[in-house]
Amino acid sequence: MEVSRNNCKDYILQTCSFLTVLLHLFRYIMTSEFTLAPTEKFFEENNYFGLQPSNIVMFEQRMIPAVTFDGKVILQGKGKIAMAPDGNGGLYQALLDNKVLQDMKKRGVEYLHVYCVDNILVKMADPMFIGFCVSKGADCGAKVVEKAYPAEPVGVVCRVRGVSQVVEYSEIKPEMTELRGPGEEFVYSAGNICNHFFTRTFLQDVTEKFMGQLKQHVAIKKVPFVDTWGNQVKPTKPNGIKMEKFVFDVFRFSRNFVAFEVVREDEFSPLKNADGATKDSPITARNSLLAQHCRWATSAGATLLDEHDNPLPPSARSDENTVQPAGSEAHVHTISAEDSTPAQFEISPLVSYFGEVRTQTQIVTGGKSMSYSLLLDNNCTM
Ligand SMILES: CC(=O)N[C@H]1[C@@H](OP(=O)(O)OP(=O)(O)OC[C@H]2O[C@@H](n3ccc(=O)[nH]c3=O)[C@H](O)[C@@H]2O)O[C@H](CO)[C@@H](O)[C@@H]1O
Repeated sequence: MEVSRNNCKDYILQTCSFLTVLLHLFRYIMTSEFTLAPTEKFFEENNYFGLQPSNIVMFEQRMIPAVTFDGKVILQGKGKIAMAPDGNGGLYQALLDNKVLQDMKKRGVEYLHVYCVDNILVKMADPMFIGFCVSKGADCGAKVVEKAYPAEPVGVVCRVRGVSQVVEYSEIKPEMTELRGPGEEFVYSAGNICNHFFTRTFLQDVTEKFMGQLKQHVAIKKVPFVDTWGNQVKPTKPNGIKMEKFVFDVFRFSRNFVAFEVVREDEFSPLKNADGATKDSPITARNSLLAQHCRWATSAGATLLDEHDNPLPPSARSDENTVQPAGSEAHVHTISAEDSTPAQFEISPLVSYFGEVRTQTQIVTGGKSMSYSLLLDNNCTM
């Protein structure tokens, strides 16, 4: 396993043309029985976000019954068993069921960036990550961030008896998460952000040879059910078990696995909770994106102004400004709902991929002062 720290400034990238490439990439979206129709509708209503509908393939993963803690089926309604999707590792069965790998082969797709939808900062088809994996001859790769604190609910990428894999946060012993090295850094610090690289041939191998070896994991869930009087009940506490497969459980079959460390503020702000929670909520996700775009603008030379035309302090990255002992809780900054809202400044993904400045945009941002409430779109209007 090779770990590298990604530093974008070390690379020169033709991002203008990459933005055009992005528009033409093929997108495969795994949904479930619950989410296929709404996802299709959302894309249709939004004119496929300017993408070619024929370049988007949506397919369903399988559903499996949820059971009570003592193994009995749960009724979701009269004569209807409660079913749930089979985990994100259901991907491999779904690729087979829906002949997706054949479709990829027909279209000439050789490399895949697979990510989970609940991270607003995901860098789709990141050319650095894909390029790193391809240049290392990897068949399988994972992006990681430094873990923020021992109990953070992220899996850790590590080697177990020499085999690269992810040990999920629900399955690692708390004392293992606390282990520290000589510099006080966490021993198991490579946090999985559900951003994976696969070659198509590796996925072909997985579906042909290894599917039967994928582990089942127990997920404890709140499963809606119908009570003995026929009333629908939405439990407030977990009441059932679901067996799930995990997408990263195929890492162990890789012949050449690589990990690629990235900066949390640039790439990871998960959405796991509803508004009202202190972290990983819609508010924190939105703030992470706005803060990132403020950093991009200020590093391109812009000054952001508040509603009274006073310059806003630069939205610097905490890891650039604060010196904290490695491994301490404050060392890695996560945006919390209590943090002040950054300037309402957003740059359209049609303008910039990761903060690089297109010539036209530079005219707008370079040395200019801009209102704090602004969307910089692909017409570069203010
Ligand atoms: C198994 C897995 O990958 N765990 C990772 C997941 O944990 P976490 O517990 O957050 O995983 P979730 O159950 O939320 O699933 C992650 C993603 O998988 C997708 N999904 C889930 C279940 C399913 O049946 N089908 C499906 O497609 C969801 O859309 C979601 O985007 O994200 C964390 C980072 O945020 C990682 O550190 C964890 O290692």
